[in-house]
Amino acid sequence: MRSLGEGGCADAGGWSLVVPLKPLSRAKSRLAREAGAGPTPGLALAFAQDTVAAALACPAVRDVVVVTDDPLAGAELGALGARAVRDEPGSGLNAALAHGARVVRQVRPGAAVAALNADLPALRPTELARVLRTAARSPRAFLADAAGVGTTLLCALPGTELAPAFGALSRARHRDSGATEIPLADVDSVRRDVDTVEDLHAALALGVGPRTAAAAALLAASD
Ligand SMILES: Nc1nc2c(ncn2[C@@H]2O[C@H](COP(=O)(O)OP(=O)(O)OP(=O)(O)O)[C@@H](O)[C@H]2O)c(=O)[nH]1
Ligand SMILES: C=C(OP(=O)(O)O)C(=O)O
Repeated sequence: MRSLGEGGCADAGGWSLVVPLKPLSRAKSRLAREAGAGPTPGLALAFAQDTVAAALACPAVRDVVVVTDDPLAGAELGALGARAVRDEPGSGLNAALAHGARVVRQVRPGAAVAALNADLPALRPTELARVLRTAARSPRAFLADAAGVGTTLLCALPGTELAPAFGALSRARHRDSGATEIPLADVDSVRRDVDTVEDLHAALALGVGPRTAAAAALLAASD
């Protein structure tokens, strides 16, 4: 039985991660515009696959629920071992995350749940484990993104609502909502989300998963 590690909680079953993914045809629009490559569904899927594969390889993670309306993404991430659940149409990112957390807790009311961005292609299981161990010391905790304005991970122990407030300036929004900011250094792979070409170069410098490496090479070749 996997445990939550130090600062554990009633349910020592490990963390259930909720990963949101909008339809691939609409994903990573900022990156696509900058790259002048048009929609980049293959890159968005590769990011999500490498993120989910690394999360499932983390010993502190019990399971991953992907909330998506995209059938291809659902199938591909399901093939990695995630559970795919449909989005509530037109609900938006935070509603999707709250929906995923409800799905988890309908089955396991004592679950520790965490929202994880789907665009962390350099994610290291060891760094994610360190962040989750620290998160378990607070009822609700979050990790700021590399830019220092957003959020890549929001965690809630059993009995605590996830209350996601992702979106613009979400670091401040999560802090203002009472969540504890996780101050860890040397967990760059958990902070490195990819929304722009510059972000992608930074992730490549960290070292990305195999699917992102292949998709990024294709993008570079099309330049
Ligand atoms: N399931 C679900 N996921 C969403 C929704 N809106 C955004 N997301 C996901 O939440 C994360 C952050 O969303 P955004 O920054 O808006 O989208 P993005 O594809 O990362 O980037 P842009 O298109 O450049 O904004 C991404 O993983 C999205 O796929 C939604 O309504 N439902
Ligand atoms: C949704 C967020 O990030 P981004 O828009 O960069 O994906 C966020 O940081 O809350």
